[in-house]
Amino acid sequence: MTMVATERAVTAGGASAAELRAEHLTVRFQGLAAISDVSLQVERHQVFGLIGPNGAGKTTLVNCLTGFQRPTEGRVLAGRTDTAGWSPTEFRRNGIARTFQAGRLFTDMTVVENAEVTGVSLGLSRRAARVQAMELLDWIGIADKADEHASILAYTDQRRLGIARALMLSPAFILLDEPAAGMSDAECEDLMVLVASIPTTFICGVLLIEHNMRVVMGISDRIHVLDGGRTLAEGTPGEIQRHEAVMAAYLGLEA
Ligand SMILES: Nc1ncnc2c1ncn2[C@@H]1O[C@H](COP(=O)(O)OP(=O)(O)OP(=O)(O)O)[C@@H](O)[C@H]1O
Repeated sequence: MTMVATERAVTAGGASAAELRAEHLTVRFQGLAAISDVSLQVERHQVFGLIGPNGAGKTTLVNCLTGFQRPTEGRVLAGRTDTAGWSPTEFRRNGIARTFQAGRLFTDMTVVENAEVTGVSLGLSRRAARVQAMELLDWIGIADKADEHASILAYTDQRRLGIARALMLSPAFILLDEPAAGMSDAECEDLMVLVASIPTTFICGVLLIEHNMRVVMGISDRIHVLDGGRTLAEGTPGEIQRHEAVMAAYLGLEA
């Protein structure tokens, strides 16, 4: 896999930023702040956990970091480059990939075509895209379903395919919005072993939104906690677990 990852890094070209940074981001919807003055930095060798109760602003923040939402205030930097005005496609071309809570798959295509089409749209030949797509399906454990229609995939496999697709063309960062939602404990454990390996296998930083505290504490290098759109805390898993305000925000959620 290391050799394959290196080859991809060469083809990816633009995916070279060492960090993805949010600086003082605020997003208001009709005057209501979904996030307020949030700053964080994801590094390329890290799994960076983003947690917070429902409605805390996690998806809004990820939308800003991938071009799906323009911040009302603040800015997003890819390395030293200000991303102001970039479309989602420009984020993708510059090595910032994401998955969605709902799969957003092409249901009239096969599983492998779903991954392949991302590679082709970003400039790979069909053949090269097929090779990468198959490698990624194999890595994430659904290669045996490559020729099935995406529409008949189990929900949990749709989520796996979403990750494989986002990893096409070796992004520098991948933002995963609740990748294990709906999975059993065993499936979740298996997926998280893979997610934890992404920084070293693909030289790709991971921002992980995940509600399962055990998982997020287990694989994150750093964790940022949002509550009501504001930063409540940031630190190592150990620091977050000892943080009184964080534990108070979660009281009852993990019972
Ligand atoms: N397009 C929008 N228009 C208006 N309000 C929005 C919009 N998107 C999000 N919000 C509001 O912004 C706040 C933050 O929502 P967001 O989805 O970012 O939270 P979240 O932490 O991802 O929640 P969850 O864990 O439930 O997915 C919520 O109050 C939500 O209702």
